[in-house]
Amino acid sequence: MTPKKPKAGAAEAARKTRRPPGAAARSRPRRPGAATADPADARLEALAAERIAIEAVSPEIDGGRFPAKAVAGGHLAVEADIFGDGHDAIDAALLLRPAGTTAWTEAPMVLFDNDRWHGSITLPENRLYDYSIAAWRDLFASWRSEVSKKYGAGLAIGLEIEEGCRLVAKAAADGTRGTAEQRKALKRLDRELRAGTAEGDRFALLMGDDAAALMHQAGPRTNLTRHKVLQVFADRPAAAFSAWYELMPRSQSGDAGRHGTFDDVVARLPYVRELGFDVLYFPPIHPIGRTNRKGRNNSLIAEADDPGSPYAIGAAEGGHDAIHPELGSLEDFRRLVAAARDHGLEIALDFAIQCSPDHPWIRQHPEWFDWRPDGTIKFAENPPKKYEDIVNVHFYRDAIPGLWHALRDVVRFWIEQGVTIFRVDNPHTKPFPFWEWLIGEIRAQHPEAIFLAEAFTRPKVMKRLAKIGFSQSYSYFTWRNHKQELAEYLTELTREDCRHTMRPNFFVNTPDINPYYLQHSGRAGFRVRLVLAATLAGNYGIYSGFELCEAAAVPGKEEYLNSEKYEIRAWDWDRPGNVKDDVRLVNDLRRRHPALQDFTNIAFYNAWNDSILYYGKRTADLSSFLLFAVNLDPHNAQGAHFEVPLWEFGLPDEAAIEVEDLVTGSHFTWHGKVQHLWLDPRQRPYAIWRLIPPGAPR
Ligand SMILES: O=P(O)(O)O[C@H]1O[C@H](CO)[C@@H](O[C@H]2O[C@H](CO)[C@@H](O)[C@H](O)[C@H]2O)[C@H](O)[C@H]1O
Repeated sequence: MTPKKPKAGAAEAARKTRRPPGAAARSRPRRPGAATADPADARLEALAAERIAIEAVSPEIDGGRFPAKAVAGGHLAVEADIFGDGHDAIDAALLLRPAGTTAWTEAPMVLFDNDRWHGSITLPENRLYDYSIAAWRDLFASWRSEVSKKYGAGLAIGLEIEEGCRLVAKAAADGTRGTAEQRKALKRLDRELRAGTAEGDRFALLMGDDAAALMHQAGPRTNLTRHKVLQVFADRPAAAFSAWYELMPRSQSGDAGRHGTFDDVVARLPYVRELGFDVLYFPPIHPIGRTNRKGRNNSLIAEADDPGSPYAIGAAEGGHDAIHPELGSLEDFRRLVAAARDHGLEIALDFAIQCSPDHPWIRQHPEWFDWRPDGTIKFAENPPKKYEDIVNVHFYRDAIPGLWHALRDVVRFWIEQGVTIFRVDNPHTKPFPFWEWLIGEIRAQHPEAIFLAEAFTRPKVMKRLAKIGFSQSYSYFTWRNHKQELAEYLTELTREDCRHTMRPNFFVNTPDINPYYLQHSGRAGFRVRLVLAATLAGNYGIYSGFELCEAAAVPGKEEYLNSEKYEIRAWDWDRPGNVKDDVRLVNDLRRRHPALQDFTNIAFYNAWNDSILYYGKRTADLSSFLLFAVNLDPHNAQGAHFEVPLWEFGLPDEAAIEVEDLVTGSHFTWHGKVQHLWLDPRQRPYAIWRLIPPGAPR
């Protein structure tokens, strides 16, 4: 076959493009993203555009399967490794939008070290948000950096200036980014550059701050790369920072022979508030079953006047949406909720799904329960504990959707009565999909709802419950008493893989847990555990009686003797030897010092004594910086040399720093990094100091 003769003019065209005469003319380069005939070419083009890597994004929970947690009014801080090939300048932005909407708000990300970038953006509302990262090659920034180096080295930069002008011209022509105003200004700049003939004038314009700002705002984003869309749920602040007080409403009459009422609880509100708590939590307030009712001290035989365990929910009087008749009416309950609000307290209720054998649902919906071949229902247990007075529902088979809807409606019902905080009993014995669905359904209408998971179970199960939506989690704190185990546990909870999903609520005791440490520590131990709980975690709680140093136990067990779970008690709320002053102090400090309103900002410092836990909490800007030293040995005085973290303020080891003792109110100065402390449990087993940064007001 004879080769075709090149057309006239083709040789000239080939010369201009340095193409050998006769070689086929290449088709005009296509715009990226323009349709290609061959799908393989389209794939290649797409691949070729991926010049930016966005990796190791944090937070990104299980590859984006679950939303991260944050607080409305606070910030979402995101980090990622972002880099490209070669030396071009890279830029990146953090993107945010309310979930279900399309327009993104942007915040700049900045490089801080080793290709690691950081960005932060405010989460204005209590709701679910989408977030992502965009990154791109910034050709104009690259050009400026390169040309200024050449200029500095005295090299000729005529061609470079022309290249810079072309970048601006392209940006002005593109006109897809920035505001109308910025696009107009970019066109003006382009015109000025075209009009200017003097190299120096054009260079000055290109290197000016205005050009840099305009190109940043309205210039093109080359090789723009987007990370996948992730989600974050911004809770209301109480999800991350709250002090809980738990009491049994029926024990509030002051007379063990009289069942307490909601009005008795109203009378106790000033006491709870004066101690500085913000959440008042009640175990179940519903009618209690009679079948297999438990007697005092968990006995399997109840006397006629035994009130039974409040967790045995449901009787002839009603189930999960009914109120125990001796506590009062629904109207009385609403009055209590309103009165609590007037005292600055929020009521939290228990959401315990189990039913007593007398619960109306068993008759109305037998398909929601697990029947055995002999026609009986299996009793509940949380091995090794046995709960002979309750049965669990069955979540599958014919229970979908009826039971799921009924349980959701129970939560909705209590929300209608003004309650939006729920402590959920034993969530780990119910299916994960159920909780994810229920919490999602409730939050869609009530983003203010807070769910505390009472799941004392395997660590990974606890973490999964947090990931699927529980706002707070009971923790192992109750059993961590030694220096090393406390430090290790806090380190685990604040690690990257946990801090964005699980918010621990450090309860010092519960109606189910009378910790061995407290049984044997005397008053000093109560002060120790209180200070640890209130200062290590954002959320903490006490079960009433703790402030009175109540420790009487069922021998050999972590159970309270004569537990209120099975009988009505009357208490002397001014019992001598109480720790109410310590409770008031820590709750007041928590309110006044922002460093105490987070739990991820903890650092353990050196105090050379294994009985002294020494740690600090601070805000990012160091304006609130507190130090805590706690003698974990409730029986013996302990002393230690310890390090004042002067380095956190950029101070040398021999510097002086002003200190406020937050217990006594005194002010003094520490000279040098190593100091000495002495903590006698008979006087006070803890010290709390505020470091005053140099130059800051006292
Ligand atoms: O199983 P957990 O240790 O997580 O404890 C929680 O759930 C228990 C079952 O609801 C509950 O136990 C109490 O109520 C039971 C039912 O009435 C009763 O049989 C138990 O004796 C009683 O302790 C526990 O209080 C709750 O925190």
